[in-house]
Amino acid sequence: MNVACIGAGYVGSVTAAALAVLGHAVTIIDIDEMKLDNIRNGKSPIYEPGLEELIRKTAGQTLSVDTQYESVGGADVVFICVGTPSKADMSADLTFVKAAAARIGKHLNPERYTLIVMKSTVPVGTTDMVTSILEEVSGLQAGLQFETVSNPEFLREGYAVEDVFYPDRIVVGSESVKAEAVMKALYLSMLTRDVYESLRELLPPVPEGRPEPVWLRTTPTSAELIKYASNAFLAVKISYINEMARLCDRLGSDITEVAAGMGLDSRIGNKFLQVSSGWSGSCFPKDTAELLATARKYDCDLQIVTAAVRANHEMHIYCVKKVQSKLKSLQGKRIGVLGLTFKPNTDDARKSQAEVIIRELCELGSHVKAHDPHGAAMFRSLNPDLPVEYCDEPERLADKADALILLTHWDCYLTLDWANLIRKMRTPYVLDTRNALHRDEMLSFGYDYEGLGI
Ligand SMILES: NC(=O)c1ccc[n+]([C@@H]2O[C@H](COP(=O)([O-])OP(=O)(O)OC[C@H]3O[C@@H](n4cnc5c(N)ncnc54)[C@H](O)[C@@H]3O)[C@@H](O)[C@H]2O)c1
Ligand SMILES: O=c1ccn([C@@H]2O[C@H](COP(=O)(O)OP(=O)(O)O[C@H]3O[C@H](CO)[C@@H](O)[C@H](O)[C@H]3O)[C@@H](O)[C@H]2O)c(=O)[nH]1
Repeated sequence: MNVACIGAGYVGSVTAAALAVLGHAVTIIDIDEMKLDNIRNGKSPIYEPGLEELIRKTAGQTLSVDTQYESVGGADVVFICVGTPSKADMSADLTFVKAAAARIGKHLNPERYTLIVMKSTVPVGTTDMVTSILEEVSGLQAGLQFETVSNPEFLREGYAVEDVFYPDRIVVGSESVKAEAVMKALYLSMLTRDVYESLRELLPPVPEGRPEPVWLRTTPTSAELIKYASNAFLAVKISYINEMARLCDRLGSDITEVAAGMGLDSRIGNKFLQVSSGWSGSCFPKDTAELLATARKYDCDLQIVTAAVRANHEMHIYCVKKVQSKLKSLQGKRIGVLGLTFKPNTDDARKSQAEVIIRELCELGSHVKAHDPHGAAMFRSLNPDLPVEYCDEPERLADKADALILLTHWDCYLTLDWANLIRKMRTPYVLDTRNALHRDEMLSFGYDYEGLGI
């Protein structure tokens, strides 16, 4: 099929590259020339494991780029994958979606049927709003020359390639039988995995225990809400385990054992029970905020999501307080922060926990040095006001440090030469917010080591 993908970010570039590998003729359209130049040259516009290989294989063949939306006219399917960040009032900002819809509308071809797919995470009713924009701009009638569907994306950064080829479910929000049939044809290879064997070199292996995806057709509004309800549920789950970790700190019990015991109940499951300084990133914070904004608009009080958001902020601050109580005061203290991205294996530093935690440390008078293997540049550009000393080598953070805080459990931090690093520190305190280092080993090296809830 001919596919146009609007947006070359974390969702658009992976979706487009995956479809191109599966043999569709895909054009990525973005307003960011630099991202398109990268793709044109076979390079990934973002740091995402496995993506560059897909782009290198397809660039100039089944994968092309465009800034002008010309390819919309020849497309069977057009994906909208632009950003939906938070506005000042914390509801979703649909500026990019509306702009993309207006430009698609200008290029819709009256001679053919085009399916416009809403992949961005958007509030309930947005797919219908896009239909209206398309009708107004193109002068065409929805249901005849074009239709829209909601098809939310559930990929995780760092595992995006795996998640796109092996999704748990494909949700298609549409009342139209024709639109559903087009979507099924487009996703056929992902549903059956029929050609995966021939692409073995490029594709990640089937994740253990992940069966072929479930195809779920719903109304557009249900599809839109499934996305927000899923993200908020996962956020609640993490807030819950983090709250239990705080209780374990008081009780002197071990959250690792508690989480393992809980996770053995198949109704609970063992995923998303990993303790942290709080969930963060480019999705959970904005999506929980938008869900609450929607609920407010409809006069509905979502107490659990509200509590999860509040508990999450408190978890960030709890980590700072742990360091503060250990060092007595943070005034003038030298703190090293390991990890600026919201989780490992991504360069995405949008709304990462590091932002809140470092800001608080600085406000309390600390001098902060920080390192991240892939996310320092983005973190720095998003937080130009933070007086952080960025280091290229993580070892430099230990120089005369009063404390090291492990925020993101990148592999390179787990394999640091911890036995020798301690000699550089002024006081050997380590707060491991992911419980990712070996406690007994750290204690044997002489560290004053703390995790969360252990
Ligand atoms: N990042 C994730 O892990 C993830 C996962 C699932 C869903 N989502 C959702 O998908 C959407 C995209 O997220 P993302 O992280 O890929 O965003 P992103 O910011 O990484 O990428 C968006 C891209 O859209 C481009 N763009 C903006 N306006 C445009 C326009 N008018 N025409 C063409 N291009 C335009 C931007 O230049 C940018 O490259 C959001 O709604 C997000 O909530 C994200
Ligand atoms: O047990 C856990 C799991 C995650 N996290 C944190 O939670 C945040 C989000 O993690 P994750 O969900 O892995 O990352 P995302 O890439 O933001 O993916 C989420 O957000 C995407 C965008 O909407 C969705 O598509 C995905 O399904 C959803 O998992 C990060 O700060 C993680 O460190 C924890 O603290 N403990």
